[in-house]
Amino acid sequence: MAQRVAVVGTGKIGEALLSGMIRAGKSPDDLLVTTRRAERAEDLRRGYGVEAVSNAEAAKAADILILTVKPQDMGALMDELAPHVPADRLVVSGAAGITTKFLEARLAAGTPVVRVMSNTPVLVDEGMSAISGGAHATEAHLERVEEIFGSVGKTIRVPEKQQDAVTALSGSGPAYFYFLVEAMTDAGILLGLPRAAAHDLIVQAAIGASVMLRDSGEHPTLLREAVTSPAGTTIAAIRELENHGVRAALLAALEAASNRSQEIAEGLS
Ligand SMILES: NC(=O)C1=CN([C@@H]2O[C@H](COP(=O)(O)OP(=O)(O)OC[C@H]3O[C@@H](n4cnc5c(N)ncnc54)[C@H](O)[C@@H]3O)[C@@H](O)[C@H]2O)C=CC1
Ligand SMILES: O=C(O)[C@@H]1CCC=N1
Repeated sequence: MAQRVAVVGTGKIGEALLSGMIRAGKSPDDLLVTTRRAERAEDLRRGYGVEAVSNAEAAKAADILILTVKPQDMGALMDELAPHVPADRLVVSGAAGITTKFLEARLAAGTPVVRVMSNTPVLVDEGMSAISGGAHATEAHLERVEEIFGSVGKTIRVPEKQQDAVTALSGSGPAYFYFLVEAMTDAGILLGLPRAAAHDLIVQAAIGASVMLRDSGEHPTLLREAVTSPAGTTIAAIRELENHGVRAALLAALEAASNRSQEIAEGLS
């Protein structure tokens, strides 16, 4: 029999995951959602044909609970949810900074917990989800989680101590690329291009570069060198990027994101 999956706290990531599971062929009858607001529940019911239930009902009815609330809401959610979760349920957390220990401490002894850091490209089946098992998660549990998140992109298993770094790289990663696109589109405006043209030019350059990174098997340095002609335009730009410390800024930025993920965990434990 198909396993019933509940998405608990269905916001942006929860909905992306829900839509991905349906695109991958999971029947809406095997999916449940929980929300804080009734209108949100109604939208999800109408949009996806899934049943919206209370957190307590989800805990009883679903085999797998995927928790996609903000880290700051996880304590309150667990107070409400945990008393209703039988120890044979698989509990999956998608929240930044929430450790498997945090959840295990609030659930019945022996409950399997898996921590996942995903990202918003799950909306277009190009997500990256890093998976770590808690103390009671078996190989079968990890495989089940890989199957769910594999339906909306790639998955990787990582030791849980690497999850803060993963959050900094792939969890927050799409935001850095959007930020670069915003900035480069403004550069196009500075150079006299219409905004729409600047946007299309830079987005297609990003897509082309991404596909080459993924499919060519070449190191990024070689791909960049292939664009960089002697005494040409690209090296003039690269010199400015180096002069402005962009490489150092990225090292510092991702370190800050990882530190913040750790702080969230410490603030909540
Ligand atoms: N947005 C992103 O790019 C990523 C987010 N994450 C993680 O995913 C989680 C969700 O993030 P978003 O989807 O961006 O947030 P969101 O705010 O869009 O979604 C969270 C949802 O949970 C609901 N909620 C909160 N407490 C609840 C409760 N007790 N019962 C039922 N529903 C409840 C809220 O009403 C909201 O709709 C966070 O923990 C975040 O760290 C992970 C990777 C990427
Ligand atoms: O900004 C955040 O905290 C979440 C976690 C990873 C991406 N967004």
